[in-house]
Amino acid sequence: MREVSPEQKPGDPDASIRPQSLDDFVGQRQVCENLKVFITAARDRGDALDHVLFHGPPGLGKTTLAQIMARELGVGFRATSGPVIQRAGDLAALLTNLEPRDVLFIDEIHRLNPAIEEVLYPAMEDFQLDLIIGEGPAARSVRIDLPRFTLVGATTRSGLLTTPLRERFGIPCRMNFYTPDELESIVSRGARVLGFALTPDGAAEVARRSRGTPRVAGRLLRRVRDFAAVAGRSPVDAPVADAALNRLEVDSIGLDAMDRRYLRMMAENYGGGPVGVETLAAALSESRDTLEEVVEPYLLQQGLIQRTPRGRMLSASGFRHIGLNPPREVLAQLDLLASLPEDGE
Ligand SMILES: Nc1ncnc2c1ncn2[C@@H]1O[C@H](COP(=O)(O)OP(=O)(O)OP(=O)(O)O)[C@@H](O)[C@H]1O
Ligand SMILES: [Mg+2]
Repeated sequence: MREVSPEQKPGDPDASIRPQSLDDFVGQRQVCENLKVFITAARDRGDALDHVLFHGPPGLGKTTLAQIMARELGVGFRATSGPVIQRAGDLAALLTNLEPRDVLFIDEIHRLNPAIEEVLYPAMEDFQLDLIIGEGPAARSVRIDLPRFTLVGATTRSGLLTTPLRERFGIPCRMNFYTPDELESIVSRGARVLGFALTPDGAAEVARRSRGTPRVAGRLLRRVRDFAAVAGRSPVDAPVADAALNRLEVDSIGLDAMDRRYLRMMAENYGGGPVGVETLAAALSESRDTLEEVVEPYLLQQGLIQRTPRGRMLSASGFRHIGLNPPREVLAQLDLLASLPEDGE
């Protein structure tokens, strides 16, 4: 059993298969190689690493990488999240308790309250905190010097960050979906850590159906292990994994019931689009945020849907994936829209 370090939440089911060093961390090659250089340079200078921003869809390893960075820097790790910091005092308490060069991790940083963001600017730039103490005529402002620290921000929606905040991160890192090969090695390693036998083709099957996402891979791996254990099947090979994943309603390219509901809604109720995200969210009884942050990025990456200036459209392969033939007028419109610039967020 590997050691579980203190910053990991007890009961976090992923904790045991979380990689502990940059060398253990599979994928995100470019991000990791750059970080390795910056971490080594900062450590050799004895200085704090510049502030880092991770952005990308959920479950790709932002929190994991932040923890690894602190470990590789040999410094402390404090974690919080945007919506948790309610008052400037909360942030001040966090910042003043940091040791020099510590990593402060703020998850969901796009959800920081604007008044708190203002406090963060001088802290990030000049390592100073300007606080107003007291109220009314008795109020006075005090300036506190902070240790030099590294802020690591994580967000699923970098488009929602204010420009001044985004610009204060010296090292922006975009996290991408993992390739099936990368996921296969994550899954194989996960099975070893969990202590069950998984054949290479079994690992490939789980990997292919993990939505390009290590968190999904970890979850599917545990469910496959459960099905196989109850069925008394060992080692777990591709047919066993396939049967388990079918029971979980995860299809051949990793789409789940929600993804397929989205695609069918577009095809059957909106003729393939274009349809606005608000309309889709209402029709599916899902929040717009969930669609934009969780559901759509993978469908876009797989080319099943397209974002156009007039809304979302189902692509030809999107229609085919749910067993329909794309109508001719939809194909014509896709060609036309593909030539126009993409809409923003
Ligand atoms: N490169 C990797 N190699 C192996 N396992 C990984 C890797 N990246 C992530 N994981 C696993 O996937 C899980 C999810 O990672 P993590 O919590 O870091 O994602 P996240 O990007 O912070 O997600 P969220 O945006 O939802 O907070 C972790 O438990 C970890 O075990
Ligand atoms: Mg996270």
